[in-house]
Amino acid sequence: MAAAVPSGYAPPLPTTIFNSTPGTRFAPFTLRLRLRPRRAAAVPAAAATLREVCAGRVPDHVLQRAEEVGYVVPTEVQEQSLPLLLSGQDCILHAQTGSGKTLAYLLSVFSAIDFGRSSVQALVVVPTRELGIQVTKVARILAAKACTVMALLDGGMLKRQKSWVKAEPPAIIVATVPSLCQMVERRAFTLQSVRVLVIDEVDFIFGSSKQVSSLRKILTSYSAASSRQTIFASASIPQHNRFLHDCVQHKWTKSDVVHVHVNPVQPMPAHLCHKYVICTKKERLHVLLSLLERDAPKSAIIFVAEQSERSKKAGNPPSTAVVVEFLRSSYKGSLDVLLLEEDMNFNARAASFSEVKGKGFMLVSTDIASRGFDLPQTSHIYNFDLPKTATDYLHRAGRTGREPFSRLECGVTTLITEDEHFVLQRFQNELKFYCEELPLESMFTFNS
Ligand SMILES: Nc1ncnc2c1ncn2[C@@H]1O[C@H](COP(=O)(O)OP(=O)(O)OP(=O)(O)O)[C@@H](O)[C@H]1O
Repeated sequence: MAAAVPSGYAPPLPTTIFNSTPGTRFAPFTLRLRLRPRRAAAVPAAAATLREVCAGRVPDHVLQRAEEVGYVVPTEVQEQSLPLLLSGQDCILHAQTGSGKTLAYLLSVFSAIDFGRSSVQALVVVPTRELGIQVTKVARILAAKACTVMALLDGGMLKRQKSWVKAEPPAIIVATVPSLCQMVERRAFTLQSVRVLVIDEVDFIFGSSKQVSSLRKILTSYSAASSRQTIFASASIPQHNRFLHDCVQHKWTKSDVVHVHVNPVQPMPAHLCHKYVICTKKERLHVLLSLLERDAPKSAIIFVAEQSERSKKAGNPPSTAVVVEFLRSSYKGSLDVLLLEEDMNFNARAASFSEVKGKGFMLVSTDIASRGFDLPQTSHIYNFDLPKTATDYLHRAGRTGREPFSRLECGVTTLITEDEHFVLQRFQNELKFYCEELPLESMFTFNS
């Protein structure tokens, strides 16, 4: 990720707001952090409403739209971060999947822009086209035509996008890194007047070797940290203390950047129910089918590993295609079996993505669907292949149980070989969740 902090470097210490869990002892490095008692429930009895938290900062018409779509009471991360965000403070929003970070940063965007000006005033950078579509949708709902929100996402036509920018200059742009850089380098617009810069899923973008140098340009060359508010968001920011220092050292943010860390000791949402089945690779498809029959999910995402270069060269079909084909011929339930993966062309990706909206689906996907996807009807996640890291497990699992105030149990089931068991145990230790074994014998009673 970012460069090491040289010894002797002593930036003003950024603040961490740290919401602790009662009874937990903290490691020494956290001692300098300001601890705040955790509230007993996500919504305290006398919680302020979103309107009260945002009063005088966010335009009334935006708050009205927020209420109309059901955003009335702030979630925990919104409650903690909005007073800081709305005062213009640079922030790192670090909170569980599905905790409502998007609305928190969008309200900050709406509090900062001048609706009468026709220049790019806010920029939200996202890692995938699909997440961009979602964020654009929420921003457009809140804007209600009071300003233009433009999506510059991979797969768009550069020429067409350039003429749109001219015809209707956007106040807010939601963009993927390559599309944004292409437009800026071709001088379709400048980012000098950006007042708020948001980088969503920041650890993912920094972790991508293809995107990191462009991201650094967005942070330092296209506009200056001193003249804008910078907001980073993610459910996982590995080595966050180091990241905080890098933010200051590399001038990605101002020196008083604040780290808002909600539920630091429990990164995994508590209402997810984790299970695993040990089986051989050959048994996996049939075990998956049995699980689908017994769980009868409302909607599900089945995560499958990306095909390796070696397997591509050997001419093997990707595992995603194998799983889709198997389910289309064997699954007798009512859900549509859909496919989403990086290698699909953008039209096919768009078709799959629009089909998962609104009705029951069974989406077979690579990790492309693991970041930011907000499909609240997803009741079950299946890891057909074990994720590579605990962070990947966290983000995949976080695609379910996304209704902030619902405590309904949602399921995450992982299929592993005997040899992979210790890896799953490592994830459990790191993310502090319990995973129950489903005996293989119990799987096949449905198929006999
Ligand atoms: N105050 C609120 N009241 C009710 N629902 C909310 C509120 N804030 C957000 N939501 C809903 O909660 C869901 C999750 O929000 P969001 O997508 O912002 O989560 P996130 O923190 O960005 O998650 P991830 O880290 O997985 O991207 C969305 O469906 C959103 O509409």
